[in-house]
Amino acid sequence: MADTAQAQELVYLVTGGCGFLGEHVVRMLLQREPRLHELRVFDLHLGPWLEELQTGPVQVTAIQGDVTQAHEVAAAVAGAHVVIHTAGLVDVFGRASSETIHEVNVQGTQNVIDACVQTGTQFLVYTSSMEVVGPNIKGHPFYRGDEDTPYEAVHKHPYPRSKALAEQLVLEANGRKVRGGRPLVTCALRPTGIYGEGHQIMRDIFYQGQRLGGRLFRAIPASVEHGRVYVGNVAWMHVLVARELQQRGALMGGQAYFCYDSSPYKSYEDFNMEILGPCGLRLVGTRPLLPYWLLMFLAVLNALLQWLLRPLLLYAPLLNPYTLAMANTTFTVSTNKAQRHFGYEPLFSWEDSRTRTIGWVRAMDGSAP
Ligand SMILES: NC(=O)c1ccc[n+]([C@@H]2O[C@H](COP(=O)([O-])OP(=O)(O)OC[C@H]3O[C@@H](n4cnc5c(N)ncnc54)[C@H](O)[C@@H]3O)[C@@H](O)[C@H]2O)c1
Ligand SMILES: C[C@@H](CO)CCC[C@@H](C)[C@H]1CC[C@H]2[C@@H]3[C@H](O)C=C4C[C@@H](O)CC[C@]4(C)[C@H]3CC[C@]12C
Repeated sequence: MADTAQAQELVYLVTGGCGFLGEHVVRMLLQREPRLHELRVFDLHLGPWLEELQTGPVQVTAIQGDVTQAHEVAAAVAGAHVVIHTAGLVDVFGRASSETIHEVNVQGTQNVIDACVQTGTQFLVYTSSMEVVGPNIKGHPFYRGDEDTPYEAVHKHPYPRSKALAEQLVLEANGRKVRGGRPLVTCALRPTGIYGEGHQIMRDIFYQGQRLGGRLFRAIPASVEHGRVYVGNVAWMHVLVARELQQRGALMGGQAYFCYDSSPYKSYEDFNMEILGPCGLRLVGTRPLLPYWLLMFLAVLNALLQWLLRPLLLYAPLLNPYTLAMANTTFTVSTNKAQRHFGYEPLFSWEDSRTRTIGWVRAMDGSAP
């Protein structure tokens, strides 16, 4: 818990604070932000675990609300010094309509910016995504790139398009005068694929492997590198950025930073096996068992089935043309911008990150739905 010897005066708001990343940000703030007086956790769905946080020295205020409702956002933001906006609709599987994704990710972000301006909140950290850059639909590799690497960003899918628009809104709002006359200071963090305790897709793949008798079948060439970053390090980066933005606004305001750590560069499937292997799963094949054209055929078939079945049920498998293209396109980051600008070093080594995630997966063993 926070060191109570320091003055506890700050009020933070975390939107989406009950999500996978949001929960880690909330817990990290309570452990590593000694100046915290009140922590507001805003989410559409509040988690029962918030109850156990009420006993510490920081006042934790749970707010059930919707970022698409401007008045709810303004009420939650009023009086906060810092907003960490992680709430978002993360959907690359066709569960939600493109209108809903836009409404939550773009209009929701605009509402957060407007609320900061109206109520006088000066610091805003936005959880963006690697997908504001790529991979693009042309399959161009982004190999160990940084924030300045030229890349043809082409956003056709609603989710990356919404994240790119929202990031642009946040970065362009830097410098706007908030109530009281001070400038708004904003920045954006761009995680690559986050993994760690609570990661829904890792959970789904683990259960899928168990149903298949402890096996997964290779579908992606081992040579395709996919960027991954541990959730604890992403959360730590949010805490640090929020703190340093208050001191180094001139340097950091309006900037975007990739989230990175020492997680190894591997294909999506080989990386998952670093975690799922010690949990009893095996990846069958050294090369993809099916040719790419057949996988693409299956992905298109899934998309067609999704469309046909929509009036009756929601069919949203992992494999669709967009996820197949993502998994098949190299996208990895190598940068030290966060270290240069605000002294970021990962809090968790790769060994720690892996051990923690393995522990979480093992605890699920036997509880498959
Ligand atoms: N998971 C990843 O690999 C990844 C990678 C890069 C960026 N991101 C970004 O990180 C953020 C968090 O993602 P996550 O993986 O934790 O997803 P998540 O779905 O676990 O968390 C999102 C949270 O936002 C909340 N939310 C959704 N709509 C809302 C609304 N209308 N009003 C209020 N709250 C709402 C959800 O209830 C949920 O608790 C998102 O902005 C996402 O785009 C995620
Ligand atoms: C073809 C399958 C055979 O095993 C593998 C499909 C894997 C896909 C489901 C995932 C491959 C890449 C993932 C995405 C990536 O890690 C980055 C993301 C950015 C973030 O903002 C949201 C999550 C995601 C889109 C993530 C989703 C799952 C993949 C597409």
